[in-house]
Amino acid sequence: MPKGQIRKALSGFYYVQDQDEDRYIQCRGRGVFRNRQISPLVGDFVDYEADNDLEGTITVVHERKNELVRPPISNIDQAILVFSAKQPDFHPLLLDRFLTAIESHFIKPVICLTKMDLLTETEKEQLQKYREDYEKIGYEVIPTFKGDPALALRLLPVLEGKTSVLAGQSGVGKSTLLNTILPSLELKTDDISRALNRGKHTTRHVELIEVNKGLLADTPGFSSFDFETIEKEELSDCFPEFAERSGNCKFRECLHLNEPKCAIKAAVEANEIPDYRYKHYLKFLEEIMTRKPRYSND
Ligand SMILES: Nc1nc2c(ncn2[C@@H]2O[C@H](COP(=O)(O)OP(=O)(O)OP(=O)(O)O)[C@@H](O)[C@H]2O)c(=O)[nH]1
Ligand SMILES: [Zn+2]
Repeated sequence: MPKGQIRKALSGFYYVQDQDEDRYIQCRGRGVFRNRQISPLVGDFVDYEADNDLEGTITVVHERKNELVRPPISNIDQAILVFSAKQPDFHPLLLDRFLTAIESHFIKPVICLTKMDLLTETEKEQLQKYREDYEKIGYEVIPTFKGDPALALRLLPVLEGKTSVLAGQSGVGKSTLLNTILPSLELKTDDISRALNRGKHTTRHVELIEVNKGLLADTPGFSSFDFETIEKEELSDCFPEFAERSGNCKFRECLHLNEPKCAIKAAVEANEIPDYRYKHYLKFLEEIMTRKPRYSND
């Protein structure tokens, strides 16, 4: 049975890139998927039956590593999280929200700080402090600006061989960032217009486009979200510097609130964990603990 990956979904068809051969097949999902409520997603690794060189039917959807609702895509390795230094101002609380949501899907975040050209020297120093904090946690931080000649050099190796999605608020410079590295991306012209336009006037669809031996989703994700799928016990796993220390808390189920001998609170007091990261953790924990219960049909 030939194998491949769904790269595009449009009007009930799935476009499968064969794993071994250079062929791109338009497939229908098998009727049985509808009955079992399995909906194939862009990013899925599948088995398919080819009717001919152009058309076929998906027969098996292989287990997903992860999946996103927005954009509807599976098996994502990393999210390039775009935040502007200014206009809109850098917003650590929002950054931590994005990071938490991304981490909860087992996706690796990479932080891009755009519009660095708009900062005064003093503001640059303030932002540098944040940059150091996030780098200390283990995140890669890439500061950049419109037309930055060094961006491609930094970003292309990050994209190489990975499946990535761009994320970030409106107006932070996601299109500009792609534009800056476009010549190096060697995208096909229609891919370019799609990646930059995001089909505001055309039918919305999601597509994975080939970039530097990797794949990039042409629709940005995570633009708004909540913590609907995170349980309170899981939250500290979304903060890597908490996760690596929580084994030292006295209680295994420690939520790092008021429990005695909490390794996280000790690290905050010793300035090993920035105060604001702990505050944001507490804020998210509160949101999770006070959210309305979800009702499901099963
Ligand atoms: N000064 C400066 N302006 C920038 C930079 N990057 C983007 N801009 C400007 O910021 C505005 C928004 O940039 P976009 O690239 O459209 O932002 P986006 O994230 O794609 O926005 P959406 O399409 O709404 O999601 C535009 O006017 C850009 O020219 C930068 O590095 N420096
Ligand atoms: Zn604790």
